Amino acid sequence: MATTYATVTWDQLHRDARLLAETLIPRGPFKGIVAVTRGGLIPAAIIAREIDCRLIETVSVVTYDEEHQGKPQVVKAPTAAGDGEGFLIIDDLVDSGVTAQIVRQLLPKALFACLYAKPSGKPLTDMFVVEVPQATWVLFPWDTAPLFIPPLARKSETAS
Ligand SMILES: O=P(O)(O)OC[C@H]1O[C@H](OP(=O)(O)OP(=O)(O)O)[C@H](O)[C@@H]1O
Ligand SMILES: Nc1nc2[nH]cnc2c(=O)[nH]1
Ligand SMILES: [Mg+2]
Repeated sequence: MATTYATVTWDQLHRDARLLAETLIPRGPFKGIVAVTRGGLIPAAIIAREIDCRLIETVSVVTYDEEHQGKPQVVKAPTAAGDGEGFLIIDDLVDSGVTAQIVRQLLPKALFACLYAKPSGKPLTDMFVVEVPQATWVLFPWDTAPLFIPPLARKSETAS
């Protein structure tokens, strides 16, 4: 199936993170947040501000690493979060669900929330904001840059 792209702007990301924070408030208070690096760092910072949480731990899982023959590696464990009781895990998105599955195994008592969820990863989340089709690649603001596009009237000039 052909890949399509969904571009998320900074404004949209901020709005979606605030929406998630709103739904998280009744599930708290939380002892702390575990941000899944790197994609979960900015969503976690926005949510931490909204829910007034100052304790932030991180976990890092490398899933697509040829050196380790595709076997996921936990390169930073979320030690300060114990078994996850009272903690909130934040990532930007779930796709296959592999990252979420590993993080949940490390923190079985934590709540897992993310901004965007594809169908395969959706069952691994407790909460998300927007569902995205499996074949759609989400382009985050940190993945993209504004690009000059020539005016339509000059298109034939540039093509020739
Ligand atoms: O559900 P999955 O198939 O595991 O994919 C989801 C994960 O993939 C991306 O992280 P990535 O591993 O690309 O690293 P990054 O956050 O450092 O960019 C994204 O930030 C999620 O953490
Ligand atoms: N940026 C980005 N990273 C991913 N990692 C797994 N799926 C995705 C996706 O859709 N977008
Ligand atoms: Mg990630």
